[in-house]
Amino acid sequence: MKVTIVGAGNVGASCADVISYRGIASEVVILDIKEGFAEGKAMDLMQCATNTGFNTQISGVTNDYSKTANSDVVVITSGIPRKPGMTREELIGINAGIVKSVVDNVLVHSPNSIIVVVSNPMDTMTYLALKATGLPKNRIIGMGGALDSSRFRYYLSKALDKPSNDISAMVIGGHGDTTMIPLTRLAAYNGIPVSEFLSQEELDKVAASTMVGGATLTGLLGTSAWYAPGASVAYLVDSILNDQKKMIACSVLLEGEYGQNDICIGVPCIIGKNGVEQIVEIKLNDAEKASFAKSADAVRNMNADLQSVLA
Ligand SMILES: NC(=O)c1ccc[n+]([C@@H]2O[C@H](COP(=O)([O-])OP(=O)(O)OC[C@H]3O[C@@H](n4cnc5c(N)ncnc54)[C@H](O)[C@@H]3O)[C@@H](O)[C@H]2O)c1
Ligand SMILES: O=C(O)C[C@H](O)C(=O)O
Repeated sequence: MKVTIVGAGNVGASCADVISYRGIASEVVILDIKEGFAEGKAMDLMQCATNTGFNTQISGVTNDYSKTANSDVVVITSGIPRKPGMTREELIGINAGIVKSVVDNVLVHSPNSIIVVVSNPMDTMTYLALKATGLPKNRIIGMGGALDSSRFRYYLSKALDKPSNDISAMVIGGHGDTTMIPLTRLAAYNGIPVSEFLSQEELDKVAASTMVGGATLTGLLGTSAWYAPGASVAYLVDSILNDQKKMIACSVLLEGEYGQNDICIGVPCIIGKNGVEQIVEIKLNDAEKASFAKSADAVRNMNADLQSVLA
């Protein structure tokens, strides 16, 4: 199985690292526009093989899409990350042009690939990729919910003082500081609602920390995070390539689900060899429905800014 990662920066390289280390794909091609950069990242990663014991073949190329031919999955991590104090939405001006040119190039050589969009603002870039390519909605998947949900589980694990892997929890809605919806009502510690252990005030604090999880890291690191994003992309790619049918919150085109149309936004999806195999419609309570509608309005407003790049 072959995976191409466009953008050999922090997230792209971290994703290649996890994919190879965990043997998720037999071949990974990393492509970047910066001369020699992807080649260097690929060489450095391949020199891990003997000490970590993987067999994935990783290669790097400078803007040569012919080397990406016949990829099963293409991950788009090209584009600028935010700096402290910025929102993800502020990246649209530069990243929209990059994502549009990348999807056009990718499809020339891998017409049957499933595309995973990571570049921010991710929901808007996913919508752009879908509209620019005209691909069926199951083949364009925005990664954000997997990361936000893992951050939610991290903050719950800290509040509960229990291991993250004993906690199940999901974030839906937009991948933005104010648009994420951590579903605290449905979060559970080994099957028991977390509300049995945490007060409403503690749960609200966890939800608030989750929503600004990316901004917190950007403030600490000076650029946005990469280890958890890379691992979250690899988790999603694993479910596609190995047809695991995991339920993962992903940004996908809604056509009536959750009362929304013509936007890409995070909802629970079954992810398998065909990409998005099912959108799972869970029953939200009135407050969650209102939050989802508000989040969708904000995500929809951003799509209006794509007119010039889609023209
Ligand atoms: N969806 C998410 O959950 C999530 C998580 C983390 C980061 N991100 C986003 O992912 C993107 C990448 O973040 P990063 O930290 O890896 O940034 P980075 O700056 O480390 O890497 C980006 C890479 O893209 C390359 N690039 C730029 N234009 C290109 C083009 N036209 N073709 C090929 N490569 C090109 C750059 O040369 C650079 O190496 C950002 O937009 C960031 O906001 C999203
Ligand atoms: O915070 C960011 O800008 C990057 C990414 O979307 C994240 O959540 O880590």
